[in-house]
Amino acid sequence: MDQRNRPFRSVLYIPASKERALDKARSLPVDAIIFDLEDAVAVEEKANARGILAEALAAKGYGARMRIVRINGLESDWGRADAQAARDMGCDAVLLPKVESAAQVQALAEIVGEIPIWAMMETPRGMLNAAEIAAYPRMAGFVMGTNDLAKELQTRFRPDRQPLMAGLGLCLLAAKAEGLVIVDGVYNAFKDDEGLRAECAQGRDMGFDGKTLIHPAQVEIANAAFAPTQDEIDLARRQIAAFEEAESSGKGVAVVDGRIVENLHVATAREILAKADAITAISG
Ligand SMILES: CC(C)(COP(=O)(O)OP(=O)(O)OC[C@H]1O[C@@H](n2cnc3c(N)ncnc32)[C@H](O)[C@@H]1OP(=O)(O)O)[C@@H](O)C(=O)NCCC(=O)NCCSC(=O)C[C@H](O)C(=O)O
Ligand SMILES: [Mg+2]
Repeated sequence: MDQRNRPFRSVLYIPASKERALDKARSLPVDAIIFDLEDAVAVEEKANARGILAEALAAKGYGARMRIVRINGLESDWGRADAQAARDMGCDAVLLPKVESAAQVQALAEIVGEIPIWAMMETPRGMLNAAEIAAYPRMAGFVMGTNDLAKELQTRFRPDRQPLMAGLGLCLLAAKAEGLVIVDGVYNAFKDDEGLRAECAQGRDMGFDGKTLIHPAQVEIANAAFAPTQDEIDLARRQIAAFEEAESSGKGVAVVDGRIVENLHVATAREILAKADAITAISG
């Protein structure tokens, strides 16, 4: 499926070493999966995890869910072997952690060939170089690594995420400028539904396409938060109809619910309807 026609509401990390979780994901209503060879896999399990993941992907069963493999950094003991293995696994994208420059992405591109590349954005230098990383021709998506970013910035956790806002904003600007997908960081307290709901709402308001998740219990909340609501769908339809009627009488502006509707609002309305259709398609 073309990435532009996919929803990315829920993007679930699965440690590649956990066979039970790899199997469970085949039945979870997630839009994308990040099969993790990096931080979720213990050092002594790294090589084994690669084999387990290759077998799980060969066995198929992930349906329309986008399959993204997160490798270890290329400078690590495992990164190059991970990249070579990912190239042959039948995944939809390879995710490089702690990206700080376009040159690092180029080094990965030389190993994985035509497979689309995604970048973990999670260091101060990565934030500062977000524009050049996003502009790399093979770059397809950004994933915010808010745990690593908080560590590097030495911030304290705040529910409003104020200390992370500069970095999140820089990455959003860079991703949107290049038409990339961008998904928000994880919410660590996976039993705190209210906290997750609030952080998803904030991420949706900021313009993220979805949220990365660490536990199946988080999926439903993210799917709801990043999908257009029925009110948004109804409004989009009414805006398009009103604008088309205005245009047919030679006007460039319509009014719906006391607000103006111009070309740009119609473009947004069409995007909302396209996203709703994409969600219906993947759910079916
Ligand atoms: C957080 C967990 C360690 C909790 O695991 P566990 O105690 O086993 O949870 P449950 O008993 O509640 O699990 C219930 C069932 O769900 C399956 N499960 C659990 N997690 C997942 C998952 N992520 N994907 C698929 N399935 C999952 C269990 O197998 C149980 O199944 P069953 O027995 O059949 O009922 C655990 O959830 C976990 O390991 N989560 C992933 C952690 C992870 O990937 N971390 C790394 C990514 S976060 C990160 O690095 C972000 C970034 O880089 C940054 O810097 O911010
Ligand atoms: Mg990280």
